[in-house]
Amino acid sequence: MPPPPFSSNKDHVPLGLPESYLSNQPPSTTSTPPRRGLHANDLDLASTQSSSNDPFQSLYETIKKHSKLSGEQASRETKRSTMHKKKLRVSTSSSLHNNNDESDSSSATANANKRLTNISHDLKSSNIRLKAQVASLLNLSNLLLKSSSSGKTLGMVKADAIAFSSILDSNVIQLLGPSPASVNLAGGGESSKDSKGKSLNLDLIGGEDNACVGEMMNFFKGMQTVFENECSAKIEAAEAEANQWKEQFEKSESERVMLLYDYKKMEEELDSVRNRTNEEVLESIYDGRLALANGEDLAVKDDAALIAMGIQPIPTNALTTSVGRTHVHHEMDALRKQKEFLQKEVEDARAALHRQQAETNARECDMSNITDHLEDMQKKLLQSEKDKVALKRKLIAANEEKQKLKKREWSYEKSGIEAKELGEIAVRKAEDILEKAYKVKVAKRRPLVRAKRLADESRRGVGELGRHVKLEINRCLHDVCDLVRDGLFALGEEVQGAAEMRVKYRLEAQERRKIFNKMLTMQGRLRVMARIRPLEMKEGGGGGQRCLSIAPGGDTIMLDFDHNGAHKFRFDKVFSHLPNAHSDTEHGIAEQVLPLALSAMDGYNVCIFAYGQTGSGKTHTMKALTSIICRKLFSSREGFKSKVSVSYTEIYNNEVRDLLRNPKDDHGRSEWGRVDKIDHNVPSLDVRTNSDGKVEVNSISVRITCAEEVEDLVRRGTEIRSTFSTDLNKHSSRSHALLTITCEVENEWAGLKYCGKLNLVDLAGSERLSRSNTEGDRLKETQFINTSLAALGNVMSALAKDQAYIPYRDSKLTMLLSESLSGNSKVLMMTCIKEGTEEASETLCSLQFGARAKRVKLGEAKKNVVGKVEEATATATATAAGGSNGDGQRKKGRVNAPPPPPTVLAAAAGGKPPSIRGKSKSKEKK
Ligand SMILES: Nc1ncnc2c1ncn2[C@@H]1O[C@H](COP(=O)(O)OP(=O)(O)OP(=O)(O)O)[C@@H](O)[C@H]1O
Repeated sequence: MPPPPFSSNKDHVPLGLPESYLSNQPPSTTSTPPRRGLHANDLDLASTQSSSNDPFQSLYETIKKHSKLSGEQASRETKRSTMHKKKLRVSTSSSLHNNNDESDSSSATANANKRLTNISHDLKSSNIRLKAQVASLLNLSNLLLKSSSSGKTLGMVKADAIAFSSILDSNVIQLLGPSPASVNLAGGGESSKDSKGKSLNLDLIGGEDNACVGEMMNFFKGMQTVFENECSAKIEAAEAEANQWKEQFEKSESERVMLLYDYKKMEEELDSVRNRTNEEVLESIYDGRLALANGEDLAVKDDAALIAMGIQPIPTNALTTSVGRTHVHHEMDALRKQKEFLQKEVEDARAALHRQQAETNARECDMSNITDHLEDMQKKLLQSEKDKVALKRKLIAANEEKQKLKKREWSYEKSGIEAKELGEIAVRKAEDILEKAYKVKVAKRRPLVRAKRLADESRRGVGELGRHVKLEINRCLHDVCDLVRDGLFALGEEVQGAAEMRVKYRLEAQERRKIFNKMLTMQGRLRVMARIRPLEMKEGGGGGQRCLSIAPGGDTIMLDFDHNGAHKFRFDKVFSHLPNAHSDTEHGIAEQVLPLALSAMDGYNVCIFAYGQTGSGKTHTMKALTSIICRKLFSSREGFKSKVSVSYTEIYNNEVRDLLRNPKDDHGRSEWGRVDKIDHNVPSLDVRTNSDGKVEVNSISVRITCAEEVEDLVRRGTEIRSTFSTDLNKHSSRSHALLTITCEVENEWAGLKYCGKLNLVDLAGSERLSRSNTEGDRLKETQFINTSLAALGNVMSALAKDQAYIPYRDSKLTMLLSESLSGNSKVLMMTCIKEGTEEASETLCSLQFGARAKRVKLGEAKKNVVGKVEEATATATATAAGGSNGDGQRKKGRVNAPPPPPTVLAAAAGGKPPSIRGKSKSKEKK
């Protein structure tokens, strides 16, 4: 138990007041200095601590209990005081009734009552203040409880922070590895350095891949170290702050305990004062009454003090005794001192409360700061958690990148090794080549050196040689000049002789041709030749059967048709690739045909026509022959004045059409454009017989000067010729084509003008209707073709039988060929046949047709003389010819030998032949 705060020794203090009150000194500080801090035994905390481990909770409970006790005690005291007051009032009133000086006594009683009321009022107010103090202490204890719980949270947070730091440490160390890092932290503003003290820059993109990975590792390690340092620094700061606050809390706790102790002591003192005051007041009243009864005089001087204290002094007339006055005086002093003491205590308590309040506020403020700080810490921890996750992600990405880089590195290494190997091979090869090149260089240098030496030598020799050569040249030049002079004389003679020989040759050629024509004319029959077209691939070019063969001698075709022995057909010539046959080349055929064709230049009518089944090569053959004949015709014109004109017609569906017409059709195609569609609207030409009995056609006749012009016209005409694709031939001619070349020649040697006609006829092919599978227009065409060919066959038969009537007029074809077939012409039929077994029957027909034609005797062919050449020209020519023979003497060794006659020379040199009289004269004059 704590020692009593005030002494209750009544011996020293008559009214029972404590000595300190009387000496106006604070009792606690002077007599027994109060202990700072509250001990457990003082507050009976031992028992409380045993029940609860939380000191704050027990403290709170204790304060609560004491404050409750204080409240109860205060109320008890108040009740007691009230009762005491009542008693005093009763006793006072009774005593006053018994007193003679009733009015004085009543006023004293009233004063005493007043004072009591005041004391009671003070007690009430002090009670209220105590209650308020208790409430504030309760608040304080609540705050401390909160502080304690906050302290717990702080501890927890700290523990969590430490745990997190350790997890983070382990993770980061595990992920980053042990390499040191150097990195400039964002916001840190500091750049740490690696072990070598060299500042590194984080550069994950550029540089070598390995360096990047290493830098990454360094970066993460640096992050780890910095984070560790920061965390530990923050934790240490938080710990220090927590310790500080703990110390402060303990300090305030001890202060609070001390205050409680003071408060309790004060309460006790108050109680004792209250008790003593009541007793003493009663005693003083009793004594006062006694003094009054004894008639003691009271000091008047004290009245003013009493009044000043609010106590009504006892009137002098009522209390006259000095004892009474003295007592009252003492009582008043005591009361005054007590009041002062109480006032002082209250002020001290108020100041202490103020201090407490301020400290509590400060603590609250600090606590809120700590709470904020803790929240910040929590936020930072969360942020660091997020950073950790982000770092983890980055680390995973970096690992993936690392893997990729490793793979790439492997591939680079592989390709590097390959490249190295290739490079080594290339280097070896290059070395080989260089070695070879060096050898070659060395080998080549030798002949070069040798050549150089030779060149030097020859350069030296050349000088001498040049001089020799010069002399030799001069000598030679003289010799050459002599030789040339002699040679020129000899050459002149030679030229003269050559010219004479040329003239002789031409005369000889003419004579030969004359004889040939005479022979042909004498023969007077239609010549028939055959040409066998080789098998096409589709017909068995890859193994198809042939039904034809050529007998030795080359003119007889054997057809193995029906296995009843071969059919034999003899012709003038047979052209084929088959053994024994004549050369099937175009020039081989032309060689045989040309003498006949060229007789047109001598004024004969010549007709060459191709007959045969469709697709047997008629057009193919005639095209080639036309080209060769025309070239030869124009080349053999040399030495003759001639005019050549061409007409080109076709007989389509027994109608004659001009193939040299303007081919502009209704499709709007350009001139001479190819027409794939047969134009049925083309007007046919008139075929009529003139007064001489000759058949005439009003076709276009084009004057030409060279073979190329003929070829061009034929090409254009063929383009608009009626052709169509059939089952048997892709480009089957659906008409008979007649190319007529009219040659007007002035034969100056003979002095006559001749007009020969060369008809080149490409007949449409005969075909069986059953095989051609034609219908509509094609069928109609086929019928016309077959009819006209039949008419030709009839004409041939009639001619062969030498009938009186030849049915020329049965068809347009025979009408147009009538002139050629009527006995004044040389006719050649080229029978075109196929050699495949499939075509055997058609081949047989063609061969039979050819055989029939071969029997035709046309009679002697005659020249068509259309006029005479001027005599002068003929004489000149004859003179020239004769002159060459007569005056062939030349002076030997003369250069200026007389030239041969101009006509002869012109003919010999291939120049223009002598012109027709009149015109040629004028030209000669010019
Ligand atoms: N001797 C040959 N050598 C090679 N191919 C040939 C020979 N003769 C003809 N031919 C080819 O055979 C095909 C038919 O020839 P071509 O048109 O000349 O026959 P055709 O007798 O005129 O037929 P049609 O009577 O139907 O007009 C053509 O493609 C031609 O080139």
